[in-house]
Amino acid sequence: MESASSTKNKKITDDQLKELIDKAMGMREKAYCPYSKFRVGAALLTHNNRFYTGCNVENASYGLTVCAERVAIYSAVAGGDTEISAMAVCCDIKGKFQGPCGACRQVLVEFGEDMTFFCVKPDGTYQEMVVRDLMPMAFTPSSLAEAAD
Ligand SMILES: O=c1ccn([C@H]2C[C@H](O)[C@@H](CO)O2)c(=O)[nH]1
Ligand SMILES: [Zn+2]
Repeated sequence: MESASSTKNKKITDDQLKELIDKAMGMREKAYCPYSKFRVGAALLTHNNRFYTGCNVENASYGLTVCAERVAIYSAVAGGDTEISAMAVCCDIKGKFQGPCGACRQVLVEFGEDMTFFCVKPDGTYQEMVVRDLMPMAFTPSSLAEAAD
């Protein structure tokens, strides 16, 4: 199987962006976060125009927590879709925009360094980024091809 990040990104329409942001904001309500009380919702759009969503899921064994971003990505993969155009993430923040955690950045680059990433505030305002800029000098599938003999 070819790695997902070798495919070129696809631009999303204004209507799709609106839907993506609405879904991310809605998913925040589904967060299971009794420990941190920090709700995060994510939505992504695939090249074949399917949406997948996720929320953070915590656990009494804290380290087992999975972020909203990864839940959405793993759901897309399980649905047979690995070509992701864009992701929107909405979390409980009042102040400045917050980017995804390091673990999620690593998972994001696996599925496309040129994927568009929208950080969304609860009021619906957003900041647009590109995954490549979130993860400079990333270790990607192509890094494995650079392995020494
Ligand atoms: O990008 C992020 C950062 C944090 N969280 C979750 C993990 C945990 O449940 C809570 C606090 O870290 O927020 C996410 O879902 N995405
Ligand atoms: Zn994360």
